[in-house]
Amino acid sequence: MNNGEAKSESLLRVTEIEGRGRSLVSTQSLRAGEVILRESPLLLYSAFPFLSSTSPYCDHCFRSLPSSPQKCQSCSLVLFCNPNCFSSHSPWLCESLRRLHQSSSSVFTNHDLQIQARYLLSAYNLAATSPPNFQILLSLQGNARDSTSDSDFLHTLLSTVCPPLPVTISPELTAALLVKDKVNGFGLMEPFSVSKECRSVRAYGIYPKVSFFNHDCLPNACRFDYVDSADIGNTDIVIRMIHDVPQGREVCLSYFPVNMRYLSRQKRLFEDYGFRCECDRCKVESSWSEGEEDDENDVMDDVGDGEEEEMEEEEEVDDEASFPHAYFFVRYMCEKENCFGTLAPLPPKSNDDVSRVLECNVCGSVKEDEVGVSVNH
Ligand SMILES: C[S@@+](CC[C@H](N)C(=O)[O-])C[C@H]1O[C@@H](n2cnc3c(N)ncnc32)[C@H](O)[C@@H]1O
Repeated sequence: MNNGEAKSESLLRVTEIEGRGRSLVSTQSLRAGEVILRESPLLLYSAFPFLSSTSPYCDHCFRSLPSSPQKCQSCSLVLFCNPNCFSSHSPWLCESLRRLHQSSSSVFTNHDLQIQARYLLSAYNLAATSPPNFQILLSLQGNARDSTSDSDFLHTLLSTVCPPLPVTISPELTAALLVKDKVNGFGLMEPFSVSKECRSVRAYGIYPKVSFFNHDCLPNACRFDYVDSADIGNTDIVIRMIHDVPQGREVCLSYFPVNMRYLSRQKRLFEDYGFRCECDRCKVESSWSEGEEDDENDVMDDVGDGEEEEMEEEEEVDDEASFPHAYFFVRYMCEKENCFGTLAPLPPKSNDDVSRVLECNVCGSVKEDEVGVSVNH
């Protein structure tokens, strides 16, 4: 694996772009498949509600647990795959979980709140164990404009239960921390299965440099993770170029599956990330949106085989000029049922090589690139 973290210092620079905040721009031309960043998480937390279900994943490395996992006897809420992972369990977090378990298991039944509490405990734990990393978390995008009732509830609950911290956690700080997670958090997914329409998240992580990537509905890079790999750094996130870009171009990810429809994308970006997207694709698709259902899970049909799909495409898009990004769907969207992943070439083996094998960032399947020509978009 390329050492993307070291390389990223020279491949990307952080720059402020009006209306977009901090943005990552290429300092040299970047090639299809190139790993431009590899980063370890600042914090990671389980996506399982800890008071009402048992996670099948190790609470440190998030690989599947062995048949005899190691349970923390003190808080009795976390399981680890081996003593090494267990050693990461901090005394502050253990004591907080133990007290939370004792005090609130009967009243604290809402799953989403339990997961948010997991995140807040991980964030507070960072303040206890690594103040510099807590400062990095605080420097990421996301401010508490209005604290919600959930945020107030969680703040009151946790501040009553948790042992003291080296910093004062105000209700506003708790609210800001929750927004930072919403805006910057990445899900590490459970293994892909064709039979499951929705792939569940096993853990959420915050990656500080990756948090500087802005969104584009036609991204030029995408993220990969390899949580089940036996290698060290299995929870790292890897950002790889989908296609070539010239020097000076902003590198963007899509914050969700690329085939979501226009209105759903706009709604999600506004509600979760606080902006209206004005990317090239949105400019084109804003004129298609009449009659489109405003459904959060609404995704475009794959552009490909199938009479129904072609009919729908004909209805909405009468010629190629009104669908200039068709190439993206044909070339870079995974064709596997229920996958909705994005394809990127495997990393080039040498300076002048571009792999003709594309890998899906969701199901991991690989396919030969039928177009096979590297172009600047
Ligand atoms: C993960 S952060 C990206 C880095 C961020 N720009 C910063 O200054 O830290 C997500 C936030 O960036 C901004 N953003 C991302 N993509 C954008 C876009 N296409 N247009 C405008 N703002 C965008 C929004 O404020 C969003 O909540």
